[in-house]
Amino acid sequence: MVLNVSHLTGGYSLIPVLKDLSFEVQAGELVGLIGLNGAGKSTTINHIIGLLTPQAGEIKVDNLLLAENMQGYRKAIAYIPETPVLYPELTLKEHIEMTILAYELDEKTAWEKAHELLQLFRLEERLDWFPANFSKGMKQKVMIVCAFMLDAKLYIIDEPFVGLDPLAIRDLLQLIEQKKTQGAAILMSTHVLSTAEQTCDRFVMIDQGQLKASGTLAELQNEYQTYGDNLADIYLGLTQGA
Ligand SMILES: Nc1ncnc2c1ncn2[C@@H]1O[C@H](COP(=O)(O)OP(=O)(O)OP(=O)(O)O)[C@@H](O)[C@H]1O
Repeated sequence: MVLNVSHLTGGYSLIPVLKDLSFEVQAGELVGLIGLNGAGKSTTINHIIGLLTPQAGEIKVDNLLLAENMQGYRKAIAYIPETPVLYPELTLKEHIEMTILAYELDEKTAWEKAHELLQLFRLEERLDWFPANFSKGMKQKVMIVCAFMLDAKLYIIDEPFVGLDPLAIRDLLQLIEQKKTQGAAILMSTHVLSTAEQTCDRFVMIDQGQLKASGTLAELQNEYQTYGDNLADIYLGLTQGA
């Protein structure tokens, strides 16, 4: 098990946003984290990446607890946020160098991977550019390059499909597939349920901070056939009692 969220209760203050949330992501698996606005997806992710501390329950990544092995836990995770977070004073090249330093990567191997990714996302000629000169999608691509240079055990990708062009979406999905084949676990939060339905192996559906359902599309279709066949109908049925 690469990610194990167990009875997680937590949020931003003493009033919990997440209530007794449990789910897992295994090696080689892409799991879609599905929920309406405000359901608690980002809060869940913020707990997993260690920005928030659980009020109850625990989170293990690669069998490590953040409190017991902060460095090991953090190094096991590659995170691509919904809104790109780049340093305005660093060039693209310096962002890559910083990733190499932070994750203690072998410089030669890491740069080889970086060049492949930069080429894929057509950023090869922009190594000396600063974030201020990048479009939103280009900033997202920089985050993708820095994350996919790593050999992380767990990839957390927050809403990747908004802001990327169709070519970049296709390339990202191929990268995800490669990482899965190499044994990485991937948790992806998205509202684009048609793409999630086609690409994810399993789904974790949350509503008001609680787990509503989880399983493969076939399992969900089987269990909630009264709501419909596709992921969107099932989710809406589950949350609104259609
Ligand atoms: N920084 C914060 N401080 C206090 N409450 C917050 C904060 N961020 C989010 N919340 C609350 O936590 C709840 C869950 O929000 P969260 O951002 O996790 O939802 P989400 O599922 O990611 O939504 P969206 O699809 O809109 O991104 C909401 O009620 C929200 O108001």
